Amino acid sequence: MTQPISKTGKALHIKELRKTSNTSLEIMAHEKFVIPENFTLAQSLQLLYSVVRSQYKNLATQIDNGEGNKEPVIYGKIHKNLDALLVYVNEGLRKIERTYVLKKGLGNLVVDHPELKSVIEDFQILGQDIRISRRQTEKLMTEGNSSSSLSSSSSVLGLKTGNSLRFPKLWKTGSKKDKLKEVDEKEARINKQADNIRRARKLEEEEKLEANRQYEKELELQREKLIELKVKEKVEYEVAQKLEEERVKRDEQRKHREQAEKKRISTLKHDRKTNYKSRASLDNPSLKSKYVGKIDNAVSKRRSLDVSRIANEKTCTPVRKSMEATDIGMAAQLAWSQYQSGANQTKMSNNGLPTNEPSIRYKSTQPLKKRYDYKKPMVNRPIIKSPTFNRQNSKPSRSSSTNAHLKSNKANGNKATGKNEPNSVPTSPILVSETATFTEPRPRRSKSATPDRESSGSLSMDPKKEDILKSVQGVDRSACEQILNEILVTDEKVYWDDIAGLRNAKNSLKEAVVYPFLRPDLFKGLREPIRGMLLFGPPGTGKTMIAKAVATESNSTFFSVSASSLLSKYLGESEKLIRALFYMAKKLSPSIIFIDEIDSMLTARSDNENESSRRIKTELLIQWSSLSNATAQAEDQTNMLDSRVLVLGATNLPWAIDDAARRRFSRRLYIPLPDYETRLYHLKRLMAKQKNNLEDLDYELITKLTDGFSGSDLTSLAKEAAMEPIRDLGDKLMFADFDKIRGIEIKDFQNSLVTIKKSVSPESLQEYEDWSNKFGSTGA
Ligand SMILES: Nc1ncnc2c1ncn2[C@@H]1O[C@H](COP(=O)(O)OP(=O)(O)OP(=O)(O)O)[C@@H](O)[C@H]1O
Repeated sequence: MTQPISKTGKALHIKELRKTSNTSLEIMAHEKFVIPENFTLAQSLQLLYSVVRSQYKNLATQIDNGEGNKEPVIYGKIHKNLDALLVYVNEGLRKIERTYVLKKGLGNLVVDHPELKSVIEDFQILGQDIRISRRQTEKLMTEGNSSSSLSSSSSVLGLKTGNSLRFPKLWKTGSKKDKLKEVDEKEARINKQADNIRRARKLEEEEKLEANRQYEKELELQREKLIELKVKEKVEYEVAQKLEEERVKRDEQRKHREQAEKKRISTLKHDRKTNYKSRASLDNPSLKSKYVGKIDNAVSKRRSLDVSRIANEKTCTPVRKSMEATDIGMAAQLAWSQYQSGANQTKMSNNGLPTNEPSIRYKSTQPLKKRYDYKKPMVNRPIIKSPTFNRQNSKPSRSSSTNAHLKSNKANGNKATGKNEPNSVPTSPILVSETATFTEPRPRRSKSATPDRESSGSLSMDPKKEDILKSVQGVDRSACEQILNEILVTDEKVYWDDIAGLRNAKNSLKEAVVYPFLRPDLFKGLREPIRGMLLFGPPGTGKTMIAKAVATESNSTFFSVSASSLLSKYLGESEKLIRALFYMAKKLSPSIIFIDEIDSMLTARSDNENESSRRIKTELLIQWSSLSNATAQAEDQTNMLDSRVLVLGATNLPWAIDDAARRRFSRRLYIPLPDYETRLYHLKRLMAKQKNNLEDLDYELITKLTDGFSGSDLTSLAKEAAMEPIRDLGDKLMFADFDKIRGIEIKDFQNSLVTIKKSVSPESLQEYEDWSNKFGSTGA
């Protein structure tokens, strides 16, 4: 391979060649194309093309710049240089043909080397450009000279100069001087080819541009789609997030609703309980005013509950389901009061005057709500009445009339309890008649219950009592009179709520006494009320209290007897009294015979027992049995009502009771020591009306410290603690202002715990437990 050679014969590098191309055009005419060493065919062609193209561009610029100048000499030079450029190309191509041994020549190069097609086409286009420029210079020279020397195309081409350049086939055009026409035709053909190439290239470029545009368009579309997708995704994500937030919100709302609903239900339950408690406390003047407001609310709530109960009766709503013994108790009491008011109306016959028949007179109580369809039973009961005793005062109406009315009742009730005002004492829960005349208060019940001769005397003044006594048959009349004086008359009313704990015992008594006495029509046959109930347990646990509560709550005639009141030193007297007791109980039924310390009357019979006590026991058992017989024989309702008598016994020594007596107590309820909750409740009740600085924690501490204490032990402890603030005053006590006495504190209880101890030993407790397991059931 030869190096490009400069004018001086030195080899030139490509850069230099490029430099050369910018130098004088005349130099170009003498130079020859040199193929650099190691150049490939394509590289050599590229090099030649770039050199020629650069030279041509210079010349073309000179033509453009010289236009308008019309200097024929300049155009002649340019024309000459263009010719030299053609010769240079021609020579260069021939050299390449030789160097790379292209036997078929450059014309067929594309066939063997299709990759070189583009370069070949470049040469063809460049050749055409040079030729066009040559013609242009010829034309310009003619215009400038007007000489004929340039008229022939051969002279224009400069071929006349003997410059016999031999072009390869491609460049042959214009190489024959004498065949100008042919040359022109050939040139035209070649030009046509070049035009085709140009068009093809243009087309190709346009296609490429179009393809590019399409490609970019597609790219744009894809980009847009991508953006759209991303936006969609974002929107979907946001929507999902919102949905999730809403779901969480809904969940929270649902939870809140559920909690509110639970709260509402528990409030309703609580209100209902309060309602019942309040109703019960209506009878207690001292508590009445405290609960009046609550009662009204509770009553109205209760009524709304009842409406829902009635509406859902068939589906048995939770209201109905959750009816407890308290509910039934209330219903029973209600029925009783309705029955009583009905009785009153019956007694006020057509002319509005009271009849001569023994009548039942109660203040007509407005029923809270008629919940049971109860038919008034026919009752023919002898009545005892104190003219000064006003039942309206002692037992206020349960109707929700007015608070003022309740308050006035309470005031009256309080007054009535004053010991100095015997005439206004609201005495017995038993029924009274309007015609009774005695002015003395009813004899008060005491545990000793010795007959009050004075009252007995005054009772004898009562014509109704006279009537009762006159109608007495088969029993001793004076014994009956004595028994009448044993009727429980107590101004100390005890209500179920006053008794801490002992739920079972309360419910059992309601079941055994209260409901059967108030709804005898329901308690028949197998449901026949029991005839005997025994309350047993350690002392001071509330047995007597329960009996008192029964007396207060049951509207029954209450006989409270003890061994001492029945046992007489006179022979046969005791038996008479027992017979009279049961006789009167039946006559004034429904009634309860409460025998405290019953073990002393019904100890197990033995051979060495004295005769009189044996006979007393036997009489008692016989009379007791007669109660069941009376019920069994009761053919009509009147008889059945008259047989509603319960013997309620209380004892600390259940094991001492005779077997036969034990059998007659169908229910034997163990009244145990109070548990933690009961003690806490009891303490709080005791402290409720006392000025104190005790907090919940203090109550809990005291309750823990009093494990094993009975109810009465606790009461004693509280009393002792209550004394401490008074003791602190010392001699100042006489002048101390009541309001300035300090409240009871925890230290007072701690001090009293030193002196007040539990009264029941663990060993005796065990005995009760054992006996209860054997014969009883727990009342706690
Ligand atoms: N469960 C209780 N709730 C409230 N107070 C109670 C309770 N148990 C006992 N007490 C208190 O103890 C005192 C004595 O109660 P109560 O006379 O009823 O006991 P008891 O079991 O009958 O005793 P005893 O067997 O010695 O006759 C009551 O006046 C009362 O203050």
